[in-house]
This record gives sequence, C-alpha cells and structure tokens, in this order.
Amino acid sequence: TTTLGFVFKEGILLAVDSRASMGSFLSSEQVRKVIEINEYLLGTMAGGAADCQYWLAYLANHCRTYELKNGSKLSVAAASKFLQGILIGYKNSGLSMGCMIAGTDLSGQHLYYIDNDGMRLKGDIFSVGSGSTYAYDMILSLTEAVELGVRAIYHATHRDTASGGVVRVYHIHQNGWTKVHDGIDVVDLHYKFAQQKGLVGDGDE
Ligand SMILES: CC1=C(C(=O)N[C@H](C)C(=O)N[C@@H](Cc2c[nH]c3ccccc23)C(=O)N[C@@H](Cc2ccccc2)C(=O)[C@H](C)CO)Cc2ccccc21
Repeated sequence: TTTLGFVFKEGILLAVDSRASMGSFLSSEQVRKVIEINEYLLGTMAGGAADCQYWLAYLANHCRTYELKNGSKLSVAAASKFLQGILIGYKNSGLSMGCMIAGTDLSGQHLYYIDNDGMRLKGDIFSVGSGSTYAYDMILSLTEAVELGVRAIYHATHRDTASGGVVRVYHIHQNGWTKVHDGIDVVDLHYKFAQQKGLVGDGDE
C-alpha cells in the first residue's frame, strides 16, 4: 500500500493505490483506501484492511452521532483524537493500522497521522504504507499537486509489489472535498509517462 497526503496552496491532497494482498497473493486491485467519513472528513487506510475499515467506519458513526446530538461537526483534531483513543485502548492487542485523517473545519484544513501504536501527529505531509518510501512531497498548485500525487502513487506501485491497481485522488479545500480521480489504471500511467519520456515513440518522429 502507498497512501500520500500533503498540504498545498489550495488545501490538502490525498492520493492512494488500490491493491490488497494476502501474503504473496494479490487479493484485489480495486479496494478503496480512502473512506469518505462525511462531506468534510476523509480517512486513509494502510495495514490490516479489516482493522482499518472497521475502526474508520466506527469513527464515521461517532462523527454522525456527535453531529446529531450537538448540531455541530467534530473538528478534524477531535475526530483524529477519538481514533487515537481507540487505538491506545487496543495497544499491543494486534491491530495493524496506519491512517491519515484529513478534512476541513472552522479553523481550516488539517492533516493528521494516527497508527496502532497510538501515535497521532499533525503535519503537512505524510506517506503511509509499504510503498511510502517511494512517494515524495512538494508544495504546488492544484494541477501540479494532482500530477504529483498521481505520479507518486504510480511510481510507488511500479516499485512496490504490495501496491498497485488504480490511483484515486481527492482534493480537500475550504468547502469540503472533491474527488479528482476515481481510478486511473497504473498500467495506463506507465505508458503515458514512458511516452512523455520518449521511451515508447512511434518510431518515425
Ligand atoms: C480482498 C480484500 C481484502 C484483503 O485482501 N484483506 C487482507 C486480509 C488484508 O488485510 N490485506 C492487507 C495486508 C495484510 C494482510 N494481513 C495483514 C495483517 C496485518 C496487517 C496487514 C495485513 C492489505 O492489503 N493492506 C493494504 C491496505 C488496505 C487494503 C484493503 C483495504 C483497505 C486497506 C496495504 O496496507 C498494502 C497492501 C500493504 O500491506 C480487504 C478488502 C476490503 C474490501 C474489498 C476487498 C478486500
């Protein structure tokens, strides 16, 4: 898995791959590693799929319940703190989760990293998952940010056997979030980037 989140001029970008594995068996190339908690919050998943899916769905439920009770939304800090509290409660019980919680609230856009050790960090850039060492960061315009996110995940899926499938990209801004790409096949990207590098010319240029 390769998940990437970074702050840039116009908000926060999340970019992830879509591969699931069971040991050396590739169990899926189409999983969704970004969970749409509500129209202001997104979560990313790396590690145990069931652990991530269960506890991020639990967080989404908590956010909705809070909103109905209090008539206002949880801040990104509060939502990420809630998840941290759960993971601390289950520390050393075998959960495997490396998540990002990103979203927008009254104080702007925020990005947090939370993992099964109970670590919670606020930051401008995180990359989580087996392919994270291949993904890099820069502060860019939206177009450049999207291109970077796509290239970073593509590059990671090209190198990391446990990452692959399609690239999904989300942009978080002051009005919530927009889904930029819902699935670009990394094989198509491979030929597109190879073409751009002139490696796969048609031979008579
Ligand atoms: C086929 C499949 C799933 C699957 O293959 N589950 C296995 C058991 C799983 O959890 N795989 C992990 C790797 C793994 C297996 N056993 C573990 C025990 C502890 C920790 C990790 C693991 C994985 O792909 N994780 C993805 C993240 C992911 C995958 C699916 C959904 C959310 C997040 C990832 O991090 C990279 C592939 C590197 O491991 C999960 C899922 C959700 C929705 C639809 C299909 C599937």
